[in-house]
Amino acid sequence: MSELHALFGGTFDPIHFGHLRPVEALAQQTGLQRVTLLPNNVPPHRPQPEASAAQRVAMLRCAIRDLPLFEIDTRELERDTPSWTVTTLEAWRTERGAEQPLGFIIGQDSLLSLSKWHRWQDLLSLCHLLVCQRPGYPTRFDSPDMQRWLEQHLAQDIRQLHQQPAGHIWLADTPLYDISATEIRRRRHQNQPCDDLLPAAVIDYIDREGLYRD
Ligand SMILES: Nc1ncnc2c1ncn2[C@@H]1O[C@H](COP(=O)(O)OP(=O)(O)OP(=O)(O)O)[C@@H](O)[C@H]1O
Ligand SMILES: O=C(O)c1ccc[n+]([C@@H]2O[C@H](COP(=O)([O-])O)[C@@H](O)[C@H]2O)c1
Repeated sequence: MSELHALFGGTFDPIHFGHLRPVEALAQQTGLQRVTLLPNNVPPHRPQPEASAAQRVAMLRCAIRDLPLFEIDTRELERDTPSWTVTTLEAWRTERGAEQPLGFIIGQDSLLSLSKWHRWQDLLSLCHLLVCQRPGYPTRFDSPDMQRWLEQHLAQDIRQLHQQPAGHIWLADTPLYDISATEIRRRRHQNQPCDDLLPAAVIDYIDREGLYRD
């Protein structure tokens, strides 16, 4: 069986340390060698991004310049339909086969809203869900049905992520970063610094492009 690979989808408007650092810790814990950043084009369930798709990809490139763990896949930017994760995962499986162990990385906030995702019940037949902690979000579902579903699928052992292609949920013990892209955009619009929230190379790009200014 081939090596565990993971996709990390997001709007990344812009990418920040709350994306990068927990995922680096997750990779260390689970033995993940490669993470593919998957910027979305038409994000489901949220307003359109402020930066263009090309700008969001350029910011990803700046962010990962010195981080060999990461690569970028722009397939969701090539469709102008909503970026349903289940559709992207199906396309990935068509290309790479059903056997490769595949993770889809999300933060705790995304896990809690999973029951609103398009065909969410099909996700675990296509991937494992690798969940990073995020401060400010409960660790349990409100819904007893969702909590039961979570507990039924929790991986007992990291080896399950490597030995099976899909089907498990891994709640990673990742460092907490109280950072959101919303807060970065807000600070920029108010001319406040955000040096501690995202890589310097991304800030330089944002400055050059005049992004997130009124
Ligand atoms: N600080 C964080 N800690 C852990 N996970 C995070 C953090 N920020 C974002 N994520 C996760 O990264 C993925 C992509 O997030 P996204 O690009 O929407 O960033 P965001 O900061 O939440 O953006 P926004 O504030 O615009 O909603 C989601 O699965 C989200 O849960
Ligand atoms: O497929 C869905 O219905 C769905 C609903 C919400 C979010 N997602 C995906 O989850 C990832 C994080 O989304 P976001 O909006 O927090 O940036 C990104 O890859 C989205 O395309 C997917």
